[in-house]
Amino acid sequence: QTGSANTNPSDSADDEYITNVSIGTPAQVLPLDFDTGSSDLWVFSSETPKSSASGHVTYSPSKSSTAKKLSGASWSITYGDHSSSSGDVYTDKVTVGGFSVSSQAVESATKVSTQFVQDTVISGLLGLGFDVGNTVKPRAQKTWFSNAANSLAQPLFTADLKHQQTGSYNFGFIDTTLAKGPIGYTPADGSEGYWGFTATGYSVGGAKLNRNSITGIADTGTTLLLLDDDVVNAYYNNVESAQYDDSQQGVVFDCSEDLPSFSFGVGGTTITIPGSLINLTPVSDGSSTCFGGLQSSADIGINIFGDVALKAALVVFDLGNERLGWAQK
Ligand SMILES: CC1CCN(C(=N)N)CC1
Ligand SMILES: CC1CCN(C(=N)N)CC1
Repeated sequence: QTGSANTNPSDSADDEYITNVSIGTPAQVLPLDFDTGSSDLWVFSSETPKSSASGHVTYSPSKSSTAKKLSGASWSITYGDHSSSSGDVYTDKVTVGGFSVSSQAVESATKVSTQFVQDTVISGLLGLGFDVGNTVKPRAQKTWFSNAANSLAQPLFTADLKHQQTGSYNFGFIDTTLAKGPIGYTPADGSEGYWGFTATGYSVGGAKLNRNSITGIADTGTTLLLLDDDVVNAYYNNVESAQYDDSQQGVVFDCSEDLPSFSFGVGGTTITIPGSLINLTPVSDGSSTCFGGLQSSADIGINIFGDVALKAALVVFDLGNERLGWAQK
């Protein structure tokens, strides 16, 4: 068995990617942010304060004949951007791209932080990280993919995120026609709950790859490519107008700049992010100053290959073989 779901950028800056998920009986369809950097499936619900839920699609377990309260269970999560949410837990049927898990832990939000209240294009997150990262207490719950894995044709999923176009999350199969190049595989480290891996080197503007390895995570839930300062500086030293903008909390440059590409080696292949994908968006509507898609990871303490990097590739998240596959597209 397999599943295939379309995913769409949330706005003109590809800030997030939105995927519709069916929960309960009859189906309640919620737009969720699929996040390989976390391991909770949580939703805005009938239990979310009305003022916070305004503008969001919500899940009502009381309207689902297959919903069951998971007695005594609670959850609480804080994300990299200091956003947070918490609540209680139900189990219900959850269908993604036509594949159903009959008893999935659906974490209902009784509290959400302002970032989520304001982010009305999503009704929650679907974590695609490793189960060790799940926050439900007293007993951690499995992710939707973990529950699905044994019934899928292959215990893997792929992410095909695109710039300002519809992409896909495929479950149980690899559609190699989505890629231009071969798939390079490298071991994945799931011990922290993320999809950790090591790139063997990098280069700017099509130069030969160096041998400075970069260890980080493949993260669909982070917008940017966040790397060490020495890598960030090596890149922006090639961008004449680049400067750090305190108010923007990042490197900005003239939108008219012709940005160099950024390449990294992984699994014996090379992934090249075209410069166009690194020109993310004007700092404000109509501004001629643009915000960089490559920024520093210094204050996070972990390198993150977020959507800016993922948009250049077809990425295989292979749980069965504990490996990540990257193919140029
Ligand atoms: C290490 C951090 C990466 C960003 N996050 C995420 N995608 N959920 C939070 C954890
Ligand atoms: C990984 C998550 C970070 C927090 N999010 C947000 N503020 N909209 C969603 C993605």
